[in-house]
Amino acid sequence: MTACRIALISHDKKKDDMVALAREFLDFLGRCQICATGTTGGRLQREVGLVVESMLSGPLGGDLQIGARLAVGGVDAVVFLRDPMTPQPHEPDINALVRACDVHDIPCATNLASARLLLKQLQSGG
Ligand SMILES: O=C(CO)COP(=O)(O)O
Repeated sequence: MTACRIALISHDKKKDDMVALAREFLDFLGRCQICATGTTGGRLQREVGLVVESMLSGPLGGDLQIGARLAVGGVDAVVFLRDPMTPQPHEPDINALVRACDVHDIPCATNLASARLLLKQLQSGG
């Protein structure tokens, strides 16, 4: 049974953190339905062994695809490890996704510490 529908997204300098986070929560995430932006999803599949529905890469519209799914009720939680130190060419798409989370009241963790809190809560059934 699917525990939760979770979107996993990470900027390049945060991808190692995302892989480590996914390993840490592998038992739980393995029971979830996971979607991810393209490059993040590829690494999670290859390096962690998670089954992931990979969307387009973020700069090519992946954030928007996830935002669109979320807007129609298809995502329960988002872990989006953003890189606050590097300008992103698709900043408007990133803002649109985070805004969609706020509009639809979907939990969105944008750093490792909050991601751990969110995943712990979800895995305990909350
Ligand atoms: O850019 C991203 C999110 O804004 C992430 O996209 P990738 O996972 O394809 O690198």
